[in-house]
Amino acid sequence: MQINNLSEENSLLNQFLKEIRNVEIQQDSLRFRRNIERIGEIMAYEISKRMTYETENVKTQLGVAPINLPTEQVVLGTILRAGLPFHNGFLNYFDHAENAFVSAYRKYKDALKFDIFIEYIASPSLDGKTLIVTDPMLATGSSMELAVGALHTKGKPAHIHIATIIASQPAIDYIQSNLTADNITVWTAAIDPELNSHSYIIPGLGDAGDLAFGQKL
Ligand SMILES: O=P(O)(O)OC[C@H]1O[C@H](OP(=O)(O)OP(=O)(O)O)[C@H](O)[C@@H]1O
Ligand SMILES: O=c1cc[nH]c(=O)[nH]1
Ligand SMILES: [Mg+2]
Repeated sequence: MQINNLSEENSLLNQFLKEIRNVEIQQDSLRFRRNIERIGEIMAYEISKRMTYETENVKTQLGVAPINLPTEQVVLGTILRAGLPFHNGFLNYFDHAENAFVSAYRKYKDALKFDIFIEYIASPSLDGKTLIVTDPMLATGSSMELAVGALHTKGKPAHIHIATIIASQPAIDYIQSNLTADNITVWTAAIDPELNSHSYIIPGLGDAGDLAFGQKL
């Protein structure tokens, strides 16, 4: 499995990453959502460079210009809630894509232990398509593993891109051991070293869903 960590190369993405991590700036939820969306736009562009292309001719007012265009049929899948602004960023660029939505939430048994529940899935057929599953946080990696499993009930994609913003190193290890198909590529903007006892990413950014949409009961 190939892991692409975009912060290994310096780019403007680091400015947006700084703002979603910063404990003061991140309190502006409009800016938080927009920064997540902007990172989605950048990541969509990076992923597009790895796709297959075919040359088409475009008729201008004065002649014909050849242009290479992506041929892959893209489905953008996201994990509710925190995935929504990230998904939107991808959709701004892959504007012809189909869309899939999966719900996943942590149901706490006590202060530390939780199970992850998937209750909702809305997806087109994925057979032969390029599936990009977006979620800004890969903490333990379990929500992503379950979401990819749930999406597999809707067909067999030709390729799966897992796109995240902050992944923990334990989540990267977990995904590598539990999603072993050879057609999966991971994209992240940062890999943080560890999780705390509540399985939050350290240093991470806090709770992405709450910062984007407010606290839930
Ligand atoms: O890798 P994991 O340990 O599974 O954790 C990551 C999950 O946690 C967050 O969602 P959360 O459960 O907070 O739901 P929310 O988006 O509704 O806030 C995040 O968006 C991931 O889906
Ligand atoms: O660090 C984490 C872990 C799970 N969900 C988040 O939003 N952040
Ligand atoms: Mg949350």
